[in-house]
Amino acid sequence: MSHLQLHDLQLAQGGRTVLEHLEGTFEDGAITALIGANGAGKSTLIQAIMGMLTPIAGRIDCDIPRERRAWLPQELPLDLTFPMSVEELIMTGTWPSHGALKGYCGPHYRQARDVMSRLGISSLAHRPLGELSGGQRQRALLGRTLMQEAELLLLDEPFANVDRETVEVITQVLRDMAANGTTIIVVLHDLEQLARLADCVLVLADGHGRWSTPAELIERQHGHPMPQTKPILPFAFPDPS
Ligand SMILES: Nc1ncnc2c1ncn2[C@@H]1O[C@H](COP(=O)(O)OP(=O)(O)OP(=O)(O)O)[C@@H](O)[C@H]1O
Repeated sequence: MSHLQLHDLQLAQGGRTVLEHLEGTFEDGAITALIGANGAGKSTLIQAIMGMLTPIAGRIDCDIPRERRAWLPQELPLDLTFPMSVEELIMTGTWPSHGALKGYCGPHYRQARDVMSRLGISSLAHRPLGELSGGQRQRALLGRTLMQEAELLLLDEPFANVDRETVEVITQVLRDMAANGTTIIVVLHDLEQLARLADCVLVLADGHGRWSTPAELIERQHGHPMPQTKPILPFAFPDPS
């Protein structure tokens, strides 16, 4: 089953076509890695899927309501001088469906406690965001999407500048979300993380998209089935044929 499909999609930025003839089905509960060189159009596609950019041709079929779509950009969407605690940030995940002004009730606080426990940040509940490490902040931001009960989650380089333990925690949480049916699309550059996390891969290159699998990607990259070291995708490949 799929709640998200691309049909002959063409997207432009500033009047210039960035991607065209993009086709594909994002299976429910699958984690798709989105890869491509700088400027290949990864953010452009994410913006379109989030409904922030209108296609110039083709269409995106997505029957997941806006309030269940979450985006974790790489640039921190937060003013760290704003006096907000981890718990308060996580509670804002209720805003898209519950509204920002209604206040919270008991079940919201219980859910937030569960979310923080899953992410290993319970002891940070009352810590101001400005006092968190990069990894702690990333866990809190992911906690907000759990609170939102996102059915579609897009993440841009969630493992950039985070510690090893946070990588493990985020990987497990994303796997659990996928197992519960969430459609996950994640921009990745690290081949080892891609191999551990992704079920399929959408490669953007030269204005086109090509579907692949982690195994195929690794084989093409190395000429053998599994990576021996921790390679970073150089994006000299693959050709989109
Ligand atoms: N607001 C904009 N106006 C004009 N051109 C834009 C705009 N945003 C992006 N572009 C151009 O669109 C193309 C795709 O950009 P996009 O940000 O989608 O790439 P990306 O794959 O996400 O790159 P990166 O890995 O560097 O984040 C690039 O050539 C970029 O210069």
